[in-house]
Amino acid sequence: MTNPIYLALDVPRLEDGVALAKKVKGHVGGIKLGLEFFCAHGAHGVHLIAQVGLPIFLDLKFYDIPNTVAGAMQAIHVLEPSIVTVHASGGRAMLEDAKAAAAEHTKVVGVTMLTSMDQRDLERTGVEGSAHDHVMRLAELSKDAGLDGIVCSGQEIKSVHDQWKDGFFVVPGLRPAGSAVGDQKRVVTPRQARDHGASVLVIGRPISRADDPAQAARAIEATL
Ligand SMILES: O=c1ccn([C@@H]2O[C@H](COP(=O)(O)O)[C@@H](O)[C@H]2O)c(=O)[nH]1
Repeated sequence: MTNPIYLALDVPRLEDGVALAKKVKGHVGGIKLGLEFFCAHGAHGVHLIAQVGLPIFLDLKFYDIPNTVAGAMQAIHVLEPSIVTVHASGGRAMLEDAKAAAAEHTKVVGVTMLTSMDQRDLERTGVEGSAHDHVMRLAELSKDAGLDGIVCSGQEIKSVHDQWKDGFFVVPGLRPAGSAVGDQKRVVTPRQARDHGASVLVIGRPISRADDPAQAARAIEATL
């Protein structure tokens, strides 16, 4: 079995990011670089992390008009990401154009509802109905638009997987039993997410803030 864990490398200093990626190499399946990393270190930083030799997941959560998103997607071909995120709520045309503009080997996944949000947060954005139904709607839209899969929490993954058998599902908001939840609200354990159909398990602080990140990654993998 390939290691499904992608380490979220949310660290401000590039040297620390490279050191951390080297430490966990061999204990995770890939590295996820998000907004914090990309805004601070750009394409140069991505190239440096890629040199460590793990697949790169660019979690840039594109959300704009179709033409702009397609241009951004083309601009990152050179970074050769294995996975890229777009916001599923950007609409069908945006999702279709994002997928059409992506490199052939890059999986494009739609972010449905951030794992840091709960039902009340969703209501405050003006969306009626349950978080579950909202995620299911955006999963269907992503599938119809030709995306490879979605990002959702472990609380919805089973229903999504039941409806989209060959989809590619990225699950963040994961916490090993007993670890600090922080700003995440819809949380499950890595094992629960895996059992319910997650393809990729995104894990950040429980590994990056551990005294021994490689050991923390190994311990999580052992639970899967
Ligand atoms: O809904 C989402 C989408 C993306 N993320 C990202 O995943 C990691 C999670 O980090 P932890 O430290 O394990 O909480 C982080 O980079 C987020 O930007 C998410 O959490 N939820």
